[in-house]
Amino acid sequence: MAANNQDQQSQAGRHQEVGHKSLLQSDALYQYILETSVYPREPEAMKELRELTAKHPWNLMTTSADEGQFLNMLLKLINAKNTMEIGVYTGYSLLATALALPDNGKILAMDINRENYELGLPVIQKAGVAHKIDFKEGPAMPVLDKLVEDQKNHGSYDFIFVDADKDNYINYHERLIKLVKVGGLIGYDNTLWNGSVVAPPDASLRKYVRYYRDFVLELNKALAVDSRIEICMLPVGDGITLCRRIK
Ligand SMILES: C[S@@+](CC[C@H](N)C(=O)[O-])C[C@H]1O[C@@H](n2cnc3c(N)ncnc32)[C@H](O)[C@@H]1O
Repeated sequence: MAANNQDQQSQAGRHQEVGHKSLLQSDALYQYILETSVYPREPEAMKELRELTAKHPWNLMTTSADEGQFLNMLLKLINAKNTMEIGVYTGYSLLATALALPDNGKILAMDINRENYELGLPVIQKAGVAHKIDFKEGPAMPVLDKLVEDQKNHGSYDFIFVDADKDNYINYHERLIKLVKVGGLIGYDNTLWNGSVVAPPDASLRKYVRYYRDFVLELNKALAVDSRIEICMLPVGDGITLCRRIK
């Protein structure tokens, strides 16, 4: 047990050094996944957006290509039509979603920063999927509160992807659980938070990693005991927890 703990702690330490967002044990293995099954199948528009985003100073925020592929497949598997995304940045996960939805599919996309969204928008437009997106600039919470006020929005979303301010996920959850349909999915991103969820208290974490860590830990605990959902935490990207509403 102690050895296991030590292992976990040293692994958490090691991941602080890893530049990419994968939680896998070796860079080579992650590269293998990307080169063997992700990049060869990545739609041209997603490749263009990924390369454009790589030049942006905040590029570490972007959803990884393997997670984009996962989201795209998941949305097709559940036949998603009406979706929501909180946290757009330049739009990589948004494009993965838009490409997966049918032509009359919808994405309510929210971000406090329009400029970054507009950086990726020409690529999304060129891909012919911009008409599926309703982008709202500003904090997500007031938009969610407004949606919740109107009973007709309850249970109307097939899929909701949350990739924004981690200190609010737990507050978003109480709103989103009403908005997602029974049988629908909410995906919370970064639930392994750079591996820091198992870092020892004295670990030297980057400031923002340390700040959000406790919120992520609190969310993970809350989701694990929430009887309204079934959950599955996947070590894809920085960790994504899928919540399937069951009541
Ligand atoms: C990790 S990035 C999103 C990455 C994006 N999903 C992608 O595929 O590139 C987080 C985003 O959340 C946005 N954000 C932060 N606080 C927010 C809030 N209160 N409401 C909406 N968006 C917010 C940030 O502006 C940032 O663009």
